[in-house]
Amino acid sequence: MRRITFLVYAVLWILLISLNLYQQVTDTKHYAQKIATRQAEMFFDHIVLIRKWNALHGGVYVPITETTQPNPYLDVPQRDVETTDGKRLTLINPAYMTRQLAEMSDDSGIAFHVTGFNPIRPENRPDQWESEALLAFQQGQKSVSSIGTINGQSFYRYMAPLHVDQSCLVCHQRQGYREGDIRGGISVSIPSASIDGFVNERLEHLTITHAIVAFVGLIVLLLSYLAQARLSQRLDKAKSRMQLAYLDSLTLLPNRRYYDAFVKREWKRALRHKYPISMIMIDIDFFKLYNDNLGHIEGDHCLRQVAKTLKRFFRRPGDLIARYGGEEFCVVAACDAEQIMVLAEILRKAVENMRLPHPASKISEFVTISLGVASIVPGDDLSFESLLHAADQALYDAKATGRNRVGKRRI
Ligand SMILES: Nc1nc2c(ncn2[C@@H]2O[C@H](COP(=O)(O)OP(=O)(O)OP(=O)(O)O)[C@@H](O)[C@H]2O)c(=O)[nH]1
Repeated sequence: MRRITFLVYAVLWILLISLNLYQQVTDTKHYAQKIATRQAEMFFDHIVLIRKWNALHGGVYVPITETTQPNPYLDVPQRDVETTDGKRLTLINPAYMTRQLAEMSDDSGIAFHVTGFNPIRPENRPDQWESEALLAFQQGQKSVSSIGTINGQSFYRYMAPLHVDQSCLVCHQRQGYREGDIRGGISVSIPSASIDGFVNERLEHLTITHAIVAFVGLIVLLLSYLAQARLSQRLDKAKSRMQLAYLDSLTLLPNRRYYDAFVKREWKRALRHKYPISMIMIDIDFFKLYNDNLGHIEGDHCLRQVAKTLKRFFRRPGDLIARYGGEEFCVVAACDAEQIMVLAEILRKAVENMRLPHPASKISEFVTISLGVASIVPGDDLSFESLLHAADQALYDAKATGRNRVGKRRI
């Protein structure tokens, strides 16, 4: 893994963890709101249930006390009665009962408020949020919930409508209501602080676990980066040792040692499958004169250029070009006599076409090569040396007959 790859992975990892944390935080806040809404819903249902019970009995009589005075807004006969033993009682209708419950529930932190568009009691007038909720009910919405502020304090707010039933009409018929109408609603407000404590605890927990996971992931990534860096360092060393052992340092062609091992292997394979194996010996013409004329450094450069040109023609795994020694190159190829002749001619032309000046050459202005070609189908009575010897002889022929040509010998 390269350093830049490691950095990209590290950044991706941090991004992934951050994304997950963000998702979890959002989910937690969303669920907190859902739980608060559910709690408010249950609270609302309880109040409605108690109101129904009250309405079912046409209200209930309770003793008149300092805190429970007769309801001035309840205009019904026998609102106040006296028992036979002189105790004074007053009728508590659902609205009055709800108001008393609302005053009592303040202590628990959860507040609720009975309200409507046109309340008999001024205290029941809706606030801004409740007015909007009432409008929403009129447009068919079943309930409204959100986070809101009351006197600067944050609350989870919930509100659902109250529908007019028979018992409501006792007091509200004179306001023009009919059974089934939306008369108003009850809003329930739960202080955010009562739930935020749990939420913050969970968020803290999430942040810590994500930080630990991110840290551990980074350490694992770093360790694997270091391990891989050490491994590739070792591989590089092994590779350069291999290269030193099998590559010629001047031309970067396989060297004589590699050539020997390759030839043994290919000879055996050709023997097994009975296919031909061919060889070309290549020698630069008048190279001594080249060196003498242009200097040894230029001679080295010429060797590298010729090697580079020849190398281009050897891509197949069964073929090899190696530096045989000095200014000699050797080709081994899995092909027959005809094919190798064609290849040898291509190589000769390729070097000639380099048009590398050779001022001391006696046959051309440019560097040229002579080539000796031989081909054989291996048999048990034949050896590789016989192929090598024939190629050598063919090279000798090429030199003797004028250079810059391909010589050929039969075995
Ligand atoms: N610059 C350089 N010269 C080398 C290297 N290896 C061998 N030589 C030279 O190659 C020359 C080979 O010369 P000869 O074998 O006499 O043959 P030639 O001059 O090429 O003549 P012909 O082969 O007959 O065309 C020698 O002068 C070697 O010193 C090398 O690695 N670098």
